[in-house]
Amino acid sequence: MIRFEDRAAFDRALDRLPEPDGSAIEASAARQAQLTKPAGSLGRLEEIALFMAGWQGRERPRADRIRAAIFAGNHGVAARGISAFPPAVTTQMVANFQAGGAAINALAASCGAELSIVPLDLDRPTADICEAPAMSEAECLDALNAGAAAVTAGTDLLFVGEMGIANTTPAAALCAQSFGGLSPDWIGRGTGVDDNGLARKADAVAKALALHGPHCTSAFETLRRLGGREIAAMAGAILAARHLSVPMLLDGFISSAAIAPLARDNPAITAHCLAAHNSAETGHARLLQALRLKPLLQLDMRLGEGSGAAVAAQIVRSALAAHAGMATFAEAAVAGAL
Ligand SMILES: O=C(O)c1ccc[n+]([C@@H]2O[C@H](COP(=O)([O-])O)[C@@H](O)[C@H]2O)c1
Ligand SMILES: Cc1cc2nc[nH]c2cc1C
Repeated sequence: MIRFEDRAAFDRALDRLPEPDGSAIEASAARQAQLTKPAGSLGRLEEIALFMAGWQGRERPRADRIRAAIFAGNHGVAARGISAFPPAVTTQMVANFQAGGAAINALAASCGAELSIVPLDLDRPTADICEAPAMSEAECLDALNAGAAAVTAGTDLLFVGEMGIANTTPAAALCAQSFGGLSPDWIGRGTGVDDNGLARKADAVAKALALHGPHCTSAFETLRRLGGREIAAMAGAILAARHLSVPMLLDGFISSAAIAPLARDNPAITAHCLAAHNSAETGHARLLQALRLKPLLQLDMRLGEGSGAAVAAQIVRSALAAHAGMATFAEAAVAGAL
């Protein structure tokens, strides 16, 4: 298991990112070239198979052990009237996840993912990012380590998701801080906030950036000041997964925003990640471009909680089923290309 002892250990882990297994990719590509189909005809399914081969270190990658971790946190900035729902919904939805009644329960079961729910200090919201850093150094480290602890070596595919009323606001602040652009570029309606709520959100992001921007000199500090516990936990899980060579699916706007500060410091952080979908939340398309990720799906989803990743996991399963199960030209006695 990966654990970040202190902020410097996190910085080091981000600085020294392992690469995929090149020989497994080569072997997998050689097999792919022999399968009974015109070269390239399975499109992105072929890329996915090689991506999975590299991170799993196997010619025929598997999707037998899919794990999902959903992190939940509460946000001080919610008091500014920036969400269509009250903050109590975070805890209520965690109970719903635990009882099996949420979308992610149904979708994780459907793709064969083992689901873990990780509530993070829900009775203690982060500080309002317009007034103070969201978390202390110790709180941020705890959240990063809660994320890292959710990653198990040998997992074939991992996805992370989140639940946190108001978290599209810190997510927008993380994007603007990491990649620039005006705050309206990154601000959307989240759970369905009205025009007045949207204006309050733009104001909150602008205030947070003015207060913290000059101090955001590292990924850790940016997460600590502008993020939230569930956001830092996703960042910790993504970095830990990289060090355990576990391939990942990113879900929506908030889970993608969690690695924005990491990508600013080391753009290679996204190499073990597939973007599951392009969320309907404003800013997600721009964010995926900045992360240099091409979403697998565009379904106008904007739920969060890992839902888009669970649907995309079915695509990964299909890619691997074709790659592992198809006959070669020689096996099937089919003539190859002229
Ligand atoms: O995943 C997304 O792209 C997404 C887009 C909009 C909203 N959400 C979810 O809605 C909540 C945040 O929305 P809000 O309006 O409260 O900031 C949080 O629980 C997220 O899981 C998620
Ligand atoms: C009901 C509800 C479910 C959610 N799941 C993720 N974010 C959410 C936000 C709300 C409001």
